[in-house]
Amino acid sequence: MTPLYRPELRMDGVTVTYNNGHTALSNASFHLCGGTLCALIGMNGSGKSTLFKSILGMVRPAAGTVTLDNLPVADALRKNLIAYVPQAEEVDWSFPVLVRDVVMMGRYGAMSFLRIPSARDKKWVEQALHRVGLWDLRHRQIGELSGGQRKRVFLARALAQQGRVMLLDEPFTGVDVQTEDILIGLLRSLRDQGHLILVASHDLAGIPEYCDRVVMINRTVMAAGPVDTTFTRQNLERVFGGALRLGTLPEHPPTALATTGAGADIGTGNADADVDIDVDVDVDGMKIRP
Ligand SMILES: Nc1ncnc2c1ncn2[C@@H]1O[C@H](COP(=O)(O)OP(=O)(O)OP(=O)(O)O)[C@@H](O)[C@H]1O
Repeated sequence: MTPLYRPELRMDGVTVTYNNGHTALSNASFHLCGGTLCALIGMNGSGKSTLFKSILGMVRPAAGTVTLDNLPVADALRKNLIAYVPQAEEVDWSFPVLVRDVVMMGRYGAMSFLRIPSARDKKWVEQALHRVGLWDLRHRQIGELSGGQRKRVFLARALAQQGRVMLLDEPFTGVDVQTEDILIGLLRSLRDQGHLILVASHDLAGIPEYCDRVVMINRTVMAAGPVDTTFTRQNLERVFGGALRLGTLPEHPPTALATTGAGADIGTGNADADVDIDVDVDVDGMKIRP
């Protein structure tokens, strides 16, 4: 049997400064391999979207590199290896386009400039729509969908793209529990097929259940590693900065912060980043106050 291809994503010392002089990420580093479902967590404004944008080539780092399989990430983007599911706010839902056509956009990178879908493109789109349960709504305008259905359209677009790395920005915001379960089930099965899934999320409560690893950021990568050793009270306090009531999370500092093993992640950078705390998360068993 052919071994699964497992992409290897590496961010090394990335600093991003926007035109207004604001440094949103400073010396951020981590390393992730395929077959992983990883949460990217941090407060509002901590740099999660900026980190995604630097992987997607949408911002140019002032320093540092992002590579996939040891090649500059631009190569991987040209080969459509990286799929992106944006935050709902980034999409113009009034744009007159059908669900099916949005999902077909995932195939554009594989088409010629005339963008005439092949039978294979149509097959991927059909499969993706079935996988997210939107086949029956394929002829609907995207503006006529519910919040949960909207999330699923963009997940279907990413599935149709057949990218091996998938970046999802807040995929569970505003979706009901049933939709969240469907999305998590899908992400798990992609992980099991060797994909690398990185999910930016504010929803800390679900992370220990559905993720293998976590990258915690606050203008830099403050901690990264397996969930059971990294998603700890101490690290959450360092990253979120406020008073935490975290139920049964492990007390002791994770060794993963200081050590790396095969396929392990490396968290580095400024732990003293000065960030405006504008988050007030209140989720089952956890309360985080600035
Ligand atoms: N285009 C931009 N120009 C200037 N500053 C920006 C720009 N985009 C983001 N920022 C700033 O960079 C910081 C990081 O923003 P980013 O969107 O990456 O955070 P985030 O963690 O994704 O936040 P949220 O959880 O609210 O989505 C913020 O202080 C933000 O105001």
